[in-house]
Amino acid sequence: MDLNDLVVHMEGVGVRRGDSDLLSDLTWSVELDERWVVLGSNGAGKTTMLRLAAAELHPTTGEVHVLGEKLGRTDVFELRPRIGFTSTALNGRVPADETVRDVVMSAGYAVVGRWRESYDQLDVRRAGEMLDALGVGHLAGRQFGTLSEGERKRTLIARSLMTDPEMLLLDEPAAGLDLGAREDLVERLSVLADDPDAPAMVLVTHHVEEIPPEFTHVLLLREGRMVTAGLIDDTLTSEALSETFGQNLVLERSKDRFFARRE
Ligand SMILES: Nc1ncnc2c1ncn2[C@@H]1O[C@H](COP(=O)(O)OP(=O)(O)OP(=O)(O)O)[C@@H](O)[C@H]1O
Repeated sequence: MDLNDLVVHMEGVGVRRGDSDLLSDLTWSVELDERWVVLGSNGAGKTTMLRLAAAELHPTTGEVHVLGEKLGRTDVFELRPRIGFTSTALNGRVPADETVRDVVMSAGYAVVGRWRESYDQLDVRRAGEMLDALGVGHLAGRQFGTLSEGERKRTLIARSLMTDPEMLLLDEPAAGLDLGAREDLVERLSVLADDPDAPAMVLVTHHVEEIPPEFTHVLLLREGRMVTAGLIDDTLTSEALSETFGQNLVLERSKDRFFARRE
């Protein structure tokens, strides 16, 4: 396959910091219509992997291609607006008194070349559409600091979609949510994943319960190395999960959701 057709392509990638290998010999590709889940325990290297895909980090060894551009040979500042990236770290950087609408719209300010006035009107409309899609349109006028954790997460996902990215990267979007908020988010992400116009997606999580039904692929990571990767239906098994988390786990499937427990 032509590398230009791949949203992400990593070839023999390693990331080293001091004496530690955060990632080793990782080869992985994402196509435009794929929705990936990356699973692994604390410290497995999931966030490091996502930051490579977000063009926020360069590999120590190997090659990373993002949206057809090779990292190290491209201007990452031109690449980043084409990528939607949301993580808990971003949550803490948003000023509490900013309105929800502004939080979403400000993602678009990196997109230049439109006449200011029409730009604003278009942005207001698009921000509203993105918030509606995530079920938080009614909160557009509220201050971000007054939102619940689940509402904040959904606002930040709406923000990451604002620039119409070609790839959406979600780092533990359901962390810290209560059961209802988690279920709600999983459902929203499933609807988004099912939309043929939605960007390619990569979702990082520790929990199989958080895999949205419409996601297609899974990559399992342990101590910086890939355990296995492929279609969820073929790849996500009790054995693979046990190897990834280093304990005997039983994976159960109920309709289109997964559950795991120790044997
Ligand atoms: N700059 C650094 N120097 C040394 N070690 C680092 C550095 N950055 C990250 N690490 C280590 O690399 C490992 C992988 O980190 P990473 O954040 O990618 O893991 P993760 O799978 O996302 O973990 P978690 O699920 O806990 O968020 C961790 O052990 C972390 O402590």
